Amino acid sequence: MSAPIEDYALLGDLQAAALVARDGSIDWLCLPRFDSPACFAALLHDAEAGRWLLAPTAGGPATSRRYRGNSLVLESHWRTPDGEVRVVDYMPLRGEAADVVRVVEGISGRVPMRMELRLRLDYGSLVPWVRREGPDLAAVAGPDAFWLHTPVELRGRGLATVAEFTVSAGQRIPFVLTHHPSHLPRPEPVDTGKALAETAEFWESWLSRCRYEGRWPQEVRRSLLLLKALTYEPTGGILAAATTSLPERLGGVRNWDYRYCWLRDAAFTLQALLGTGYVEEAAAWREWLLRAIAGDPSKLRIMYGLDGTRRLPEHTLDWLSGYAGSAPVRIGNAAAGQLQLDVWGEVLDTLHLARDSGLAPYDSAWDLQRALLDHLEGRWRDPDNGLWEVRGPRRHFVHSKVMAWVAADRAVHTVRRHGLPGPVERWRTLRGTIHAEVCARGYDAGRNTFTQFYGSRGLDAALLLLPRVGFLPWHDPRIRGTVEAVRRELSEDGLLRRYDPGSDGGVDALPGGESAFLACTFWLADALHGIGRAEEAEVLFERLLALRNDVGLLSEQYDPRVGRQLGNTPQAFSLVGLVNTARFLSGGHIRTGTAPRPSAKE
Ligand SMILES: OC[C@H]1O[C@H](O[C@H]2O[C@H](CO)[C@@H](O)[C@H](O)[C@H]2O)[C@H](O)[C@@H](O)[C@@H]1O
Repeated sequence: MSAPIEDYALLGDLQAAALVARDGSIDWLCLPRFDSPACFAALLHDAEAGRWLLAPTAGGPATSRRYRGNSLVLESHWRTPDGEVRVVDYMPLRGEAADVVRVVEGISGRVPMRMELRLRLDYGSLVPWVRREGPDLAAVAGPDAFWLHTPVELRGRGLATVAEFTVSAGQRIPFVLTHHPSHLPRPEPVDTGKALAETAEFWESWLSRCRYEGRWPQEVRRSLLLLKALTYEPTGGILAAATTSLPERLGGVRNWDYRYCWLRDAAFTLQALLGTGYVEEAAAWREWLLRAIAGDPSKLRIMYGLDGTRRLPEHTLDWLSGYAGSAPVRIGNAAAGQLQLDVWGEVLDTLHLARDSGLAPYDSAWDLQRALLDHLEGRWRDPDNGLWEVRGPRRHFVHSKVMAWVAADRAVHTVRRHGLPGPVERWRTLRGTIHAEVCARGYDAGRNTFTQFYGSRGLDAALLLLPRVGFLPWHDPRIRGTVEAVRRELSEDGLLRRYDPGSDGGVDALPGGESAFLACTFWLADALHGIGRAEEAEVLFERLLALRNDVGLLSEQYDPRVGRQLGNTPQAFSLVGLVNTARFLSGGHIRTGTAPRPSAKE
């Protein structure tokens, strides 16, 4: 039986991430990178697909958990009939190798403990060769080698390594799992005391740069830390989420791999980071972007691998039964080959915001923006797959066209404000043409709402973004009408779905449904605030905050019928939504903390 998604806490070292359940089991870990094959995949099957349990023998969930201060050092605390014990879990920042450190700390009494390490490489399909080297355990399979280092006596049982021991008050018992390429010699074992101090200090110091001063400081800080943990430090790439194939509905087939860098999701993340003072991250992402999309702008992909890899072929892993039986489990993502026109607008908007937020100009960045806009100028009239990556026929999605308008608008603004060279009159005309077409073909006057695509009956939560990007002001009656219609037609128990998969004869060509989309529900709170319904916005925001798990994680979706988080976790989209709404409702600007909104009249 799978643990609820909200049972998981995240560990990370800016190159990989682990998910730890409340019962002390690490059920998800991919090494050496976020997108490597998992060595623990119990999350998507059962213990046989690999996991690492460290908990009181009595079992059961931790009595309480928390992250230490502003860090990703996790403390799980059990109160048992024999006494109290704490397990401290963290991943030290990457040195020579990747490590996961688990330290058992006795608080009171004498608590019997149990450890079970079940390494299964290649997503649960491969049992490594295991041997003892002195007191340590070595495991090898193909390119991967692991070491388990601990003072506790280890034994083999079945195809797992186990230990049974007792921890007394004041005792500290470390377990260190180290991964390294199997052709290289064993790295030096990590010094757990020093690594703990350095890891905690790194996260604290990163967070000390946060400039958010609004009403929800703890919630915003924790979300920012989790967003930072989704950054692949060696390249500056930003992931959409740390997992693959957590289902959008229990038992459903809408299970996708999110361990890649979507330009859209990264742009949203950057907007949240820029708005809270993190300009350096924008610089690193700009470098990543310039490398990833270097070459012909017509070859822009909507997502890339962590290092800019273009092809992410989608496969199913048929030996895994899926989270709570939700199959298939997929790796790779076929959406990588789609046309999603909004991505041009999101990239250009983010580079524009970065410049306005004080990021030092960079000539080739402006050359790139011009080339992207030139290409978009010739393509914006094409139908596309839209920001929701529908797998049905391409359509003229209103949000995609509006983001093409954004691309032209930001280019005009940049020339005016920063004096950069460009055919500003041509871009102004382009902007006006797109605006007029969207208002004529994407707006249904009879229902007083913009529509999902030209001529559609369906609506789309992404329409809530129109006033945010400056396409029309909040007070425009068409915007008020759209906010009301979207809320009325797409709400599920007060939370918002992205769209109705059944409308217009099935827009996404996928079977089954999905749950409420958390990012869209944050957009609804913003929209209510924007149209002057501040109290309703705040009630909705507080409800969303209450959906976070005990350590602040939010996945992609939430099913109010079963009261559970669903979809990949932690998801950048949702965390970005939280940060931006907290800023907006605290009186900040919805787009950045620093830049004035460009005016459509410029
Ligand atoms: O709805 C079908 C699509 O679902 C996934 O896409 C969603 O996640 C992306 C990453 O967060 C996000 O950028 C996109 O807007 C979402 O719709 C999946 O990745 C797609 O393959 C799938 O077609």
